[in-house]
Amino acid sequence: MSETTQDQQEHRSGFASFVGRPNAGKSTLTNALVGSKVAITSDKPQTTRTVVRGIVHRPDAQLVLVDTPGLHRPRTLLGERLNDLVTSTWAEVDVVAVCFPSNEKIGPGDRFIVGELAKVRRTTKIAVATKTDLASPERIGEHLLAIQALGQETGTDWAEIVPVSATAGDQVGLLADLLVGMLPEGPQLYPDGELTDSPEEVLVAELVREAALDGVRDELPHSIAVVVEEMGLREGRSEGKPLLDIHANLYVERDSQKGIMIGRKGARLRQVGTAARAQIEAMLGTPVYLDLHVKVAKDWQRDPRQLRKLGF
Ligand SMILES: Nc1nc2c(ncn2[C@@H]2O[C@H](COP(=O)(O)OP(=O)(O)OP(=O)(O)O)[C@@H](O)[C@H]2O)c(=O)[nH]1
Repeated sequence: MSETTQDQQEHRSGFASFVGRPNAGKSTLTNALVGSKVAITSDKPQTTRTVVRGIVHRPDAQLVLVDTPGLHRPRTLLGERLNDLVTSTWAEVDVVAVCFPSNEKIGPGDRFIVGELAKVRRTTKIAVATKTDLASPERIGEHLLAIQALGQETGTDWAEIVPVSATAGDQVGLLADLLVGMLPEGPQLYPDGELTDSPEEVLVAELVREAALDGVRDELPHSIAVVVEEMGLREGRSEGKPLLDIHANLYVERDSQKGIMIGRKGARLRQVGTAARAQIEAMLGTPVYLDLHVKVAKDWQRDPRQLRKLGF
């Protein structure tokens, strides 16, 4: 990468998501990219469906890794909703990297994921052949060809196909460079040194935003952002009857939008709250008290400071 005196302008920032079937090596790769100092794990291990983030800080870029929950063939309504959550995450990130373990053949699970991903048109897609230390060069060669063929079969245009070993540290730096190159120019999104934020809060905010999006039109959808201000189990409840208190702000850009969001005598906001609460309860498995407020953050989409505050 060339030296530049205009650091500010050359700085890139954005989001990437690793996907792949269970055991494909996504978490290990996230850890390898973020650096050995942090183990990126959910702070509540029983909630395996959470979005986990790691943040790669570099002088030239900030790369936020969003680890989406697994995509499965939906068998239940909750399964479908989770899948919707996965695909909506894919549509919002800059890059999706599909991980294919080099020591295993590509199977129906991989085909399903790539087929679904192909429907998300805008997002850049790359393929990562993981765990190359476990496969012979011949096998890796075959694997790369199979990945390419899968791309053609599903109409997926791989921007790159990269072999890596996260445990051996092989090609991890190259992968970081490639991912950074796919991000748009933009300011630092998180303070230096911040490596993760709480996955549950991100997920909860996303569910509230989805509920708020339901039925809104025109430019309003892009103007909605949600921040969970506080989240915690209510004190003094008996063990079998937990209640999770969640205080969230729903930001819009203009006063007129605030009116639409709240609705007549607060009817719309109540609907949003009820729908979001049901989703959050299904997701986290705990009864929830959701306290939702609508606030105006003038033109937040154009204001980097606001963007950061709103978690972008
Ligand atoms: N030898 C080797 N093992 C690896 C590598 N990357 C991951 N593994 C191992 O593969 C297993 C699965 O890795 P994870 O990173 O947990 O995979 P994952 O895709 O996050 O798995 P899920 O959370 O189940 O979706 C673990 O035992 C890792 O230690 C690698 O580059 N080389």
